[in-house]
Amino acid sequence: MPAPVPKPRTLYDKIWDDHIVHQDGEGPALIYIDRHLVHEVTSPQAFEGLRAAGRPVRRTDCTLATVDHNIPTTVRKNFTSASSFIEEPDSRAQVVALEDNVKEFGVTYFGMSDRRQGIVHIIGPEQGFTLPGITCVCGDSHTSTHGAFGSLAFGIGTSEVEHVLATQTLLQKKAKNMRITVDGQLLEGVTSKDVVLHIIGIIGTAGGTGCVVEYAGSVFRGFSMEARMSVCNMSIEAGARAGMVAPDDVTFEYLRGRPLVPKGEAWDKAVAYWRSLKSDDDAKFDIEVNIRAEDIVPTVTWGTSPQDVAPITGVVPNPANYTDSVKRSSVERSLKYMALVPGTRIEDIVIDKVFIGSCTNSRIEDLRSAAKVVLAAGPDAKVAPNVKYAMVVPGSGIIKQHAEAEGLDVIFKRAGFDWREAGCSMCLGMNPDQLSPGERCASTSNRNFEGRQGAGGRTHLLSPAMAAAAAISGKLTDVRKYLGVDMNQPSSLKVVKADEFLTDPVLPSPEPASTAASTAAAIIDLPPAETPSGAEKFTVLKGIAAPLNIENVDTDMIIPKQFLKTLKRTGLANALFYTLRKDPYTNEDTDFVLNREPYTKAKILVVTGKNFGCGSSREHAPWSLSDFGIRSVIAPSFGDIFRNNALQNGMLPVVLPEADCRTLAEDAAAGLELEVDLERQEIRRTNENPAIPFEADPFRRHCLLNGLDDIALTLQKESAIEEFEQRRSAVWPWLDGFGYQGKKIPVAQAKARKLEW
Ligand SMILES: CC(C)[C@H](C(=O)O)[C@@H](O)C(=O)O
Ligand code: SF4
Repeated sequence: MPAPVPKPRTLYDKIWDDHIVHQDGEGPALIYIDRHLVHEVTSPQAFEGLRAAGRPVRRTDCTLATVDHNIPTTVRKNFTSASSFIEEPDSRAQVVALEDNVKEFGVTYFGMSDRRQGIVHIIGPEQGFTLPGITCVCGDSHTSTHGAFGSLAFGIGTSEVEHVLATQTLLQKKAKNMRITVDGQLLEGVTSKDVVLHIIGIIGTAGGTGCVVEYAGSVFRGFSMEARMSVCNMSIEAGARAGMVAPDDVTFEYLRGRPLVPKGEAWDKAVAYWRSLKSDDDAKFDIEVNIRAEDIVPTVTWGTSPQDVAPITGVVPNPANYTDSVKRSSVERSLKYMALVPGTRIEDIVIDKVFIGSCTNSRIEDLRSAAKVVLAAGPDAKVAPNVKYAMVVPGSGIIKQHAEAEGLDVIFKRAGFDWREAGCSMCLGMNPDQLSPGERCASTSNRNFEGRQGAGGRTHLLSPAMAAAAAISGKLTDVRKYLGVDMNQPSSLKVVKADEFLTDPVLPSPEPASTAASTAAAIIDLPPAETPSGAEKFTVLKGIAAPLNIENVDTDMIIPKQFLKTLKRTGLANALFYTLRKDPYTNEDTDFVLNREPYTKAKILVVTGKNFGCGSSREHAPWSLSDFGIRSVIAPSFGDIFRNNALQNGMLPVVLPEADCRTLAEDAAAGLELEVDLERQEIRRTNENPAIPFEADPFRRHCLLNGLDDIALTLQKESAIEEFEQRRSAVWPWLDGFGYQGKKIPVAQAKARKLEW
């Protein structure tokens, strides 16, 4: 018999296949995790879980921790300890908790006095911790950044952080393959940030839901590693689980010689393997998007979702041009929040603050490109008088040092920018760097959600070069004017209406699961119901349902940053939808649905807009819903990480077609109760109308009905994990963690150990 012809595979397929530890039938796969990055916000409850169960961190050699979100970015000259330096008590408690945890569990840590400290997604690549072909996770949605190296990198919630710390694996369902190809020649003055904003404008914030995106085409090939990282970073803003670029010589040159990359013979072996990591020529992608490089101009956002983009040459869109009512009301809502009038030229939007930083744009090339614009504006160029404050926050201590060696800090300071220490800073303002209500900011970060940079603050996303141009001119400005670009080149100055960019996503929505629950047990080896359980069971839920007519409800909206500073999973009921329930200017209760009777007692949320729970990986979102009393959310679609996090907490996200959501929302608006029955997979209505059936993933349904806990299930596969680890050490020896001295660091089993990196 002829040997079976191997199926052509995508890059994602190859990495996925190489990491399967165990899989039963069509159920989720247990995949091995090569690299785990940890920060202070999403880890305290995970370490607490380990401590309570008496479990060690399985692979301290593959785990790296730092502090970034909470820390002040003020001068650290007098720094002696985090506990004396950080003034805000909750931020201090979270940083100190991480410091205690890494000591107790023996995890390598870059603290505030270490120049290697920085934003978690900056330091992984900088140290060579991130490598091609690996699986990489972090309790942070922008873990997608690391996909720039040709790795499968994605954000997870705190329960999954605990799962990885304990088992070095995750239970995952394979995503779809999507390829975004950008071919052609970028116009002068157009950067990787413009490219990714343009992509999100086209496919929408839900365009990549359920997918891993591979970026292909001459534009990404021609990009540096830093530019590729900026693109992959924002994959999550397009709804994708992960984004990746196949590794090539650019990748290998970037990695060569970094502290944690393999050396000598191991390097050669690794590069030979890495060269095989590309999609086969005839590999099939579920979704393909093709974009012409020449169509992209410097791009900014005007609204409160990263898909609300416009070319800098454009105007603010008019809601009246939208026929779809949910879409129209979301544009109206955005414009009201952003205090913008339809038809206003984007270049006429005056700003109050500028933020250059974040895991999207705080690398050395970003700082150079911003400094170049400042220099190009003339030797005496200064931040415009109407700009109250402009700050530059390097992504890591090493980048800061590098920039200072090049004199970039002097350029910025001379022009009136503040030059800060590394951290997340005003990207989300968990530290004191925040906008005040009503302030408008030109920001190189990745999210323009309501209240993201401070309650009532207004964010316009753009590239570092565009941010520098905005700082100097005091309003959003076409950077090409400073760069001496010939504005007569084709399409440079063409006025494009933002509406042209506001197409509905061009992609088909993810297909609903086709497997009926009744047949599930036959094809999936489901765990027995008597498996140790730790989670709350979900069978039938009856109660008041609250209607919510908003699309793209992001997790910043569900629970804003100030409530992420907790060390617990509970006490978050009042934090739920805080900025919608409290007026940011007066702090009075608003008339938001959950403030009104009978919805203060809601157990179910019915959302008519798609993409509920998009954005950040904060598990605090389901925790706060659950604390409020809501254990099921019904919506046309969900952000991937939110859906996982909800399931990890015994909650049920139900996907229904938009029309059904609208019907149920009408019942909810009439104050009628609903009954969500997971066993029968239907939603019963308390009027005379028929029940509405829904699909549920068979494995997850089984776990919810029986209150099964993922970690307990995975620990039953200990021998499969051990076998995988042995094979991994033999085939990919460079994946076992090596220290700075080139020593192999032994795997921590029962006892925590101190590492000497
Ligand atoms: C704190 C963390 C959970 C969050 C994320 O997952 O993205 C943060 O980094 C953000 O950018 O909102
Ligand atoms: S998006 Fe902002 S807050 Fe989140 S990790 Fe990146 S810099 Fe930090």
